[in-house]
Amino acid sequence: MSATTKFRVALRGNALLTHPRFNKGTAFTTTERAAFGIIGHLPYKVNTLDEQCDRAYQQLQTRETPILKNSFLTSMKSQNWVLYYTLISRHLRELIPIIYTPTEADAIANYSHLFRRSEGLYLSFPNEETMEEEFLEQTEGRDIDLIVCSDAEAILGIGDQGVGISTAKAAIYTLIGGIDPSKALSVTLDVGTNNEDLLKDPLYVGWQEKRVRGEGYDRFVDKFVQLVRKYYPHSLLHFEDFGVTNAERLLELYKDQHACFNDDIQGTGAVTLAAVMAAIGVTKTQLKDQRFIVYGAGSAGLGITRQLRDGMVTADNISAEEANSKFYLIDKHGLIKSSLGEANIRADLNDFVRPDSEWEGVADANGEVSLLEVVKKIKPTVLIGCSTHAGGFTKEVVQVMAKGTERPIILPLSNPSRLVEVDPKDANDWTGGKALLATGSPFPPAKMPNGKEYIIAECNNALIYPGLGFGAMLSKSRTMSDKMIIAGTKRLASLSPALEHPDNALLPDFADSPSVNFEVAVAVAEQAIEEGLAGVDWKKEEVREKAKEKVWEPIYGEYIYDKDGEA
Ligand SMILES: NC(=O)C1=CN([C@@H]2O[C@H](COP(=O)(O)OP(=O)(O)OC[C@H]3O[C@@H](n4cnc5c(N)ncnc54)[C@H](O)[C@@H]3O)[C@@H](O)[C@H]2O)C=CC1
Ligand SMILES: CC(=O)C(=O)O
Ligand SMILES: [Mg+2]
Repeated sequence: MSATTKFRVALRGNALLTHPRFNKGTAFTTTERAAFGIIGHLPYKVNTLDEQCDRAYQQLQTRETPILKNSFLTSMKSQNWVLYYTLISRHLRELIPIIYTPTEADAIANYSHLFRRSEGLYLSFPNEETMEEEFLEQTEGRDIDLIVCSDAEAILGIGDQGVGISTAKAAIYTLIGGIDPSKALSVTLDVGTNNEDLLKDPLYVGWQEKRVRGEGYDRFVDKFVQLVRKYYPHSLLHFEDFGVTNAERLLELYKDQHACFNDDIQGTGAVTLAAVMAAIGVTKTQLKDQRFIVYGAGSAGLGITRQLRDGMVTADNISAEEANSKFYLIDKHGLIKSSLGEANIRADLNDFVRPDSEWEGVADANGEVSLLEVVKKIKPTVLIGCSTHAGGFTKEVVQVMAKGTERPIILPLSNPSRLVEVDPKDANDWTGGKALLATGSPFPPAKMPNGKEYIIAECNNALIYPGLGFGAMLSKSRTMSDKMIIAGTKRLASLSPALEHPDNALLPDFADSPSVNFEVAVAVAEQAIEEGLAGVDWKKEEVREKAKEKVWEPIYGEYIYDKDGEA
């Protein structure tokens, strides 16, 4: 969209001023005010978008805490999309932590108490019968490219919240990925909650019953997915923060039917592979030379392990079996090894179960092997945390690791910040500045022994999923293939500042995330065309230009009243 884009709009008066897509507030021109019957609805002065941004930023600064800023911005999003996205784009590094992790975790945990206005589509289990009507009510006549859904069972690291997250993830798609917000739909699949606090809370706004499991859950989710397939066959369906028992299962079930993407599995896997590729560029080693510990074998742990494994098979030309042997997964019962038994090992982890014979004499009285023991024995080169266990990487763990490898690669990825497995400042200090670090939420730089600042890269799936999604949507791909994800990952890794100097951050700064994700999108769409998966008839060489045309920018267009126009 450009400044001269003209829109034929059918809304008048309050209907126009309360529509976040079309509302310009005091930026409506005098001609528009007359044409849309809003002269008397607005104070006299016509403001520019710059002036509106300055005012909004000043107002934001009067909100003293991150959660108050988050509420202010949430309200602004429901009033005026152009202003909201412009304001945040101008202060990206400052405001992403407000609308995303870590602050969004608190906003979601307090969703029912902060609730002012609904956003997106709420599909609640008791209304299953009328799901199609509700879906159509919200979507009819809309051209939707992206659907972000969540059943909110495993929100960030804060567990079951009943409702939340999909709106924040959708906003990131627009901010960083350039997706037109009018083409995105965020969906809450409310199947109850097992969070006892929410079940007791008189203000809870969701369906206040225990989570539906089994056949009823599958039927409900399937009904939703089939509606997506029926009405928006070319859309991308993004799954976010589903519980570990459903995340991988649903992806497997639907990935061949529709372009589906599980962010916690695939997005996290991709961004972590990019961070590790950057780190081994510093250590001048290959993926197959690494010994990986993945601490927390849930959705993110599985996705990271598989993506690293697949990356290794492709880059280093070794067998999947050999690549699998480089991984040591640790969960609540310690190392995932055969004697834990089927009850404690999900089937999707089977490739990575260590044989008990390796651990004779190391296990404790319960037969469990702790993180520290694994670190001592295998001398890992890479330690990844996605456990939600705050402080799980103790000083001893980090220091023992640092004895066994010259530049320990330590990625404590749990969100929000308070759940990080180790504060990167501590990991830096305990290793004398040798650790190569990245975290899931933003952290301040650490000090290297030479006095230089070491920028802690934010290894968060938001650095890549908007680009992966945009690439899939742009190319109208029928599926999000593994090769498309690898192509995006390699492009991200190629943009790592650490390639220029080993003391630089492992991944690009979030302030650069829009251009980084644009590059990712181009790589993904090119790959979709190469694989014959794209639903467009252009050539790879045209992708960049097509992508530029498709990027949504928050700019006010010029409105012309037309009773048959958009509404
Ligand atoms: N940086 C990023 O981009 C991302 C970060 N994450 C973070 O990773 C964490 C996990 O997320 P999911 O995998 O979606 O959750 P999940 O619930 O699927 O997995 C967590 C796993 O950690 C295990 N765990 C819990 N306590 C543990 C302990 N003391 N020791 C070892 N394992 C333990 C659980 O049993 C579970 O298997 C969350 O904090 C989430 O915010 C998730 C996705 C992306
Ligand atoms: C970043 C993200 O997806 C998570 O923490 O769950
Ligand atoms: Mg997530």
